[in-house]
Amino acid sequence: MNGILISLEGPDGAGKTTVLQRILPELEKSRYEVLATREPGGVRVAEEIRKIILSTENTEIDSKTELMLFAAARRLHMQTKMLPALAAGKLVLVDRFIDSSVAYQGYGRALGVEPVNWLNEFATDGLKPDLTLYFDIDTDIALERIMRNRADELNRLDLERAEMHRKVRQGYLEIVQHDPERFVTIDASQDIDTVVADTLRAIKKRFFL
Ligand SMILES: Nc1ncnc2c1ncn2[C@@H]1O[C@H](COP(=O)(O)OP(=O)(O)O)[C@@H](O)[C@H]1O
Ligand SMILES: Cc1cn([C@H]2C[C@H](O)[C@@H](COP(=O)(O)OP(=O)(O)O)O2)c(=O)[nH]c1=O
Repeated sequence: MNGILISLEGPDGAGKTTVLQRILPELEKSRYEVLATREPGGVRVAEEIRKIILSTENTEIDSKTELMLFAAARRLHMQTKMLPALAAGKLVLVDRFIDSSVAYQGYGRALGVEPVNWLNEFATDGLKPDLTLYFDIDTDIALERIMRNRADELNRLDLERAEMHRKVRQGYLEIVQHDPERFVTIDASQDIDTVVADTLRAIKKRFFL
């Protein structure tokens, strides 16, 4: 496997999806063929699982069920899309990956880090990103962005109480602290042009693009 795997992580509303779209044209100028994808989803059946997980109607999904649905979607997406792209030498950018489960289900849902790490390992056979960009933002600013800009498309997790979102951010901060080599923290509260520039700089520096 000689491609590069970069994951984008952070609380809802941090700006990951917006930044990803903005950096793609620049990365496509590099020597790498680029694949941008997302979790949960990225391939047909995983997108079906995504709909089940995120539907605001599915209130009976408990935390453990939710964790395992994310893991199932992750494995399928990895096996059928990410690994072939990495084997072909591509630069793969994934909007959320293993750390989202640790932050949201491990910390946010309080299932604990250990079972989530174990399930991640089982689902991915231990695949880890070469670099993880963590978009850090104050919970209130992130929630305000979502309410201001995306209020008409809120999903089941967006609707969780602010308390859960605070735990998610705290979780991310702890995850980053435990694995400083893999992570670069981006200050996502800055204006979008600055966030995009910081992100590109971090990627180019790490991989000499
Ligand atoms: N740096 C920024 N400053 C202000 N608003 C932003 C910034 N980045 C993204 N947004 C807006 O905030 C909302 C959430 O961004 P999004 O990219 O969907 O975040 P995420 O994918 O991390 O949940 C979007 O409406 C987007 O236009
Ligand atoms: C991949 C993954 C996502 N999630 C959550 C994070 C988001 O709230 C939601 C995905 O919805 P999405 O709309 O893609 O959120 P965002 O634009 O913020 O990335 O699923 C988990 O709780 N666990 C996971 O393992």
